[in-house]
Amino acid sequence: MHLVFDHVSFRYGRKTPVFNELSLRIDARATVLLGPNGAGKSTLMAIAASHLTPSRGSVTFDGGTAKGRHLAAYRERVAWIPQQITPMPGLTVREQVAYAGWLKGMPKDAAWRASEDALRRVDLTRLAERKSNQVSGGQLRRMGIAGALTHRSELILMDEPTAGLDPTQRRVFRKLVDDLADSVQVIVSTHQTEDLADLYTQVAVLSHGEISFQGSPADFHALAPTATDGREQAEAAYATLVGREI
Ligand SMILES: Nc1ncnc2c1ncn2[C@@H]1O[C@H](COP(=O)(O)OP(=O)(O)OP(=O)(O)O)[C@@H](O)[C@H]1O
Repeated sequence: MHLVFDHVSFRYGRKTPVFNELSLRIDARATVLLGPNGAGKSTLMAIAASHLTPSRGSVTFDGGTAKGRHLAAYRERVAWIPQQITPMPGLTVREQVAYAGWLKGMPKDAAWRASEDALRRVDLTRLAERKSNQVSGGQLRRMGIAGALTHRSELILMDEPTAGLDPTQRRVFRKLVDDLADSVQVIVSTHQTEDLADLYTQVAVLSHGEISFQGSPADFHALAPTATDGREQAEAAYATLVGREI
């Protein structure tokens, strides 16, 4: 499966362009999209989710375009977990998860049935009957992932899923991404090199709206000065690419 950005240009209103003819192909099971604040990660994820439309160029998933009459089919396959998940007033966690499946065209009872397994996979079963506006930020993001699993997305885009989480929750998330990558393609954006962990098979670095690196974690680490290792190595490689922006 591959997600392709082909000469994508985008700007917010009349502001300076965020992307000017950006091209990128992502076909690894688990990819981390690294970049400093303001590099354009969220914008790129929102374009991949077809939530934002490029002014020029195209986005395709396995050849299917995110445009016109193909849009609904594209959205069935590609799920987006934005930084802020909005709880729906009055709905329980399970209802909101099932609703996500229904929104993507599943029959109500099938979505309801699938939501049970999805909640189990993200370890939220015990909170299934709680109102979705009464759970934590990390739990909300897991609920968003459960929604994506309910309708069997093939690609899950997660925008800064570990932002604002404590170290324990961050570990829970990395484990979750690791498990997910066995069955779906995953792209995670972050500005934290510690999120690189060993579970990603591809690294892409976005800097000033351009891809400054794409390759394996080993190639990425090799950018670091030779004296560094472990987590420091990822940080040093990142610093080499984006310099003082960290
Ligand atoms: N709604 C918006 N209207 C105008 N400009 C925006 C909007 N959202 C983002 N931008 C600008 O677009 C650029 C890219 O922002 P984006 O949020 O995609 O970056 P990011 O890499 O996700 O940053 P962060 O790590 O801080 O979330 C920034 O210069 C930002 O100021």
